[in-house]
Amino acid sequence: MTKEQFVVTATQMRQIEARIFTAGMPVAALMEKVGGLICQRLQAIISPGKCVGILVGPGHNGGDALVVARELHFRGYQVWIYQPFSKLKELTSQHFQYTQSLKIPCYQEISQLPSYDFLIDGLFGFGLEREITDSIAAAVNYFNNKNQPIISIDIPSGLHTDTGEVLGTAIQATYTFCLGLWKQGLLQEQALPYVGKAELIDFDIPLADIHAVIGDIPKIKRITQTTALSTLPLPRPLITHKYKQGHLLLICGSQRYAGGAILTGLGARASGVGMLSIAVPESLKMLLVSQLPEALIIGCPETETGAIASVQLPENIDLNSFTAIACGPGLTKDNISIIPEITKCECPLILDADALNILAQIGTIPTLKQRKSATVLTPHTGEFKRLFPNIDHTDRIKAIQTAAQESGAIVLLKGARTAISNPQGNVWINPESTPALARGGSGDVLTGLLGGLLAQIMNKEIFIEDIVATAAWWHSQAGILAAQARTELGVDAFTLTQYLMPVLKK
Ligand SMILES: NC(=O)C1=CN([C@@H]2O[C@H](COP(=O)(O)OP(=O)(O)OC[C@H]3O[C@@H](n4cnc5c(N)ncnc54)[C@H](O)[C@@H]3O)[C@@H](O)[C@H]2O)[C@@H](O)CC1
Ligand SMILES: Nc1ncnc2c1ncn2[C@@H]1O[C@H](COP(=O)(O)OP(=O)(O)O)[C@@H](O)[C@H]1O
Ligand SMILES: [K+]
Repeated sequence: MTKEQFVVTATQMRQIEARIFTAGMPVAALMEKVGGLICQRLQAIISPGKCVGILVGPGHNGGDALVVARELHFRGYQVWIYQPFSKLKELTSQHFQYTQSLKIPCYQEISQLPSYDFLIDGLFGFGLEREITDSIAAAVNYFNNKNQPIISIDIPSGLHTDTGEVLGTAIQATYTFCLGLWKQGLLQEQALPYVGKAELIDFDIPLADIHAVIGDIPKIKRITQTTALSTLPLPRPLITHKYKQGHLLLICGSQRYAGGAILTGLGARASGVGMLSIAVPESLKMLLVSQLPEALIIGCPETETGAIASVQLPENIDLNSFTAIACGPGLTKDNISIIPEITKCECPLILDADALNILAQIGTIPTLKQRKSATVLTPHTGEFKRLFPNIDHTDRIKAIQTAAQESGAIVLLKGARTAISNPQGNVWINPESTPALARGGSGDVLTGLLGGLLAQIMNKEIFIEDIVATAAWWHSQAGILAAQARTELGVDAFTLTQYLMPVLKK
């Protein structure tokens, strides 16, 4: 595993840090090293001579900031310090004293502060233990309103290190330099407006210390390009045939939502799945054939309202003929009987969109535990709340862990920071995406893509959860690539499907 994959809580980081110090690394030496690394990165961002304000807190986050202040001062930047605290930790206090002997200007009142080009936020790191209040809260709000770039050390001050919640108020950073290991809070959706562009400053924490604290197999992992690409493209033997490369059945679409079926089909197409079958209401059959000529389109009997009345498969085929089934996009809730039928299948099953809404309506979540094969639920926040009304979703990571455990399913919670949990509580977080994807139909593309990938992994030594994570990564990378080429406004769901292949070619 690479350092980029690990995710830690404040408690775990403290334990890892304690091991390093106990082993003999002097605290001051580590702070010096970290400060130096931060400084190197800053010099790449801030041109020489610029004016840099440094916000210094009472703990070691403030200590880091003071090392940075001293180094930038010697490198020719115009530096000032804002340090409003009466009591500093010992090491922080020593660094502060030295900056004062260097005559670096220091202020305690925001009304006295000079102007600046950049701000370094070293108020609080993972030691924040309660809400920011009073004059410090006022200062944080003052700096946020200045609209000058802010670089946060470790985590934007005011964010809860684990949940990403705002404790009182928080710095809205332009960049966050996370120290050593990714803090869980930075990967939580609610932290997003505060984090800016986040990067990891690796200060060489020994792997043995990380594993000693978080275990051999970490509970929470960040999805990276390396992990995703390790399962992509799915390797194909030279001698094979279409049915050996997976057979996916999509059950989707209605007269009301015909496009959902097409988009799901196009997502599946990009996965390279060997054989694609799509069950749609009979009246949609020709439309689907014209859009996806390679797929076997199964026209099903319809309800009066144009939804699938029952999944009628061709002769000699039943639900167990497929290596994966994905059901839901564009389905409508007109025929709820379809879901209990489908969940009986013995292959991996993805339930999305209206399949989830039906599941919530008929209360069949507990029955999923009896399924012989994996179930993947892919709700967005609204669907999640309907499915699991009793789960508090303030901490999305905890929420999906509970949901996965309760349902026995793999739960992929969609959003700006899509997160996945399996029933054992192992979590994968997709750390990069684009709001360009917040658009009707882009979830349908994900369902098709995921279905196609899942269908192909039988007899391969790939865990289902890893391929679910890969699908989330691939989908959002396609969105990012499409947004780069076409702006954030140019990523309609059909266009998104066109950018899936280029992600892999890149
Ligand atoms: N993880 C590591 O191994 C390293 C951590 N370092 C830095 O150390 C930081 C953690 O240092 P600390 O544990 O000293 O914690 P912090 O610097 O985050 O802050 C803790 C201090 O703030 C006070 N405090 C907490 N909440 C407050 C509030 N709402 N209002 C006012 N005061 C409040 C506490 O009483 C304590 O004095 C990291 O974030 C990082 O910047 C680096 O120095 C080097 C290596
Ligand atoms: N703000 C955002 N940033 C990044 N990705 C987003 C954002 N909002 C939505 N997405 C992604 O877009 C997709 C939307 O899916 P969904 O809500 O099911 O839409 P639909 O049902 O219209 O297809 C999901 O993959 C989700 O993760
Ligand atoms: K900070």
